[in-house]
Amino acid sequence: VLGLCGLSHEFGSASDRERNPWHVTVTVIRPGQGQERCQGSLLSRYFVLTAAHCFHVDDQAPWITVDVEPKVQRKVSGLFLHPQYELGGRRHRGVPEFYDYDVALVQLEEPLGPSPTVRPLCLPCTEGASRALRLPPERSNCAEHRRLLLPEKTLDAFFVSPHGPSTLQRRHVRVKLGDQRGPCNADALRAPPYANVSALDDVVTPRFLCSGGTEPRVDPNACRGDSGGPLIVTWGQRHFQVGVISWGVLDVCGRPRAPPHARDFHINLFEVLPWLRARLRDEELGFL
Ligand SMILES: CO[C@H]1CCN(Cc2c(C)cc(C)c3[nH]ccc23)[C@H](CO)C1
Repeated sequence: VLGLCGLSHEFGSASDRERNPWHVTVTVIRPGQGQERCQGSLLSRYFVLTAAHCFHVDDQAPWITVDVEPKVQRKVSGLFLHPQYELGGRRHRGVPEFYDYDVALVQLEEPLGPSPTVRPLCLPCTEGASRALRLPPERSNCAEHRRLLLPEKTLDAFFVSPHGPSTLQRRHVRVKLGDQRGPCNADALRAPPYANVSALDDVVTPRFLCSGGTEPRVDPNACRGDSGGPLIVTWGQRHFQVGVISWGVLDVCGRPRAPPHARDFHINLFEVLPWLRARLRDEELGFL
């Protein structure tokens, strides 16, 4: 077994990798078509979770590499996009890009970790997450994980942005749940490409978590290059992945003050568990 998920070294002199040992970068180099870069997270020895929109439907595993540490590049043996992901699926409804189910699993050729700089994040609804939450057997179930990690009220979380070739910066955001969920979701239609969309439900589905904006404090925004990275909740000394960075209303990267309607949308992992369970079945994660 992989040992302890979601454990990181937080002491002062810890390196960025020791603080975020699950963080990976996924690169797709399409022959003759340039390259694409996304972020991702290590969930087990063989699997990385990222966003489906980082790939094209005809991308091949040999075109993909996973950078675990600056000089450690790993080959990929498999690519699994969520079966319900279809970027062009709602064009007929005026939605040029539809990000529902925007998640993908990348399988590594060789297993990874664990080491002080390579370790998986805790995936909710697994035995490892129950241990990390220190739950007694009678409370070791998926509903309890969701109640603890994703309560229906504004939630402190963070994502990680690569800041230069070998530095990772944590960006603390608040996921707007409960009564702040509606106003956060509503700003989705402020995205210029969604100007002609008639119903909010055509763009924002139950799979999304919403962050960003300026209330109760200014949240940093995810850049396009942050796509696929994990949205992380901390419980004690352990870290849990609750979302995958999918899309944002405005590409405000680097701009100092984003407008209040600059929101970011993340795929809620509790909403794609059947797919995760099926694909990660042989990874000994002990799904509940
Ligand atoms: C259909 O277009 C709308 C949705 C996609 N947005 C692009 C985008 C993606 C793809 C991913 C992440 C992480 C982003 N963070 C900020 C913008 C942004 C554009 C705006 O640029 C608006």
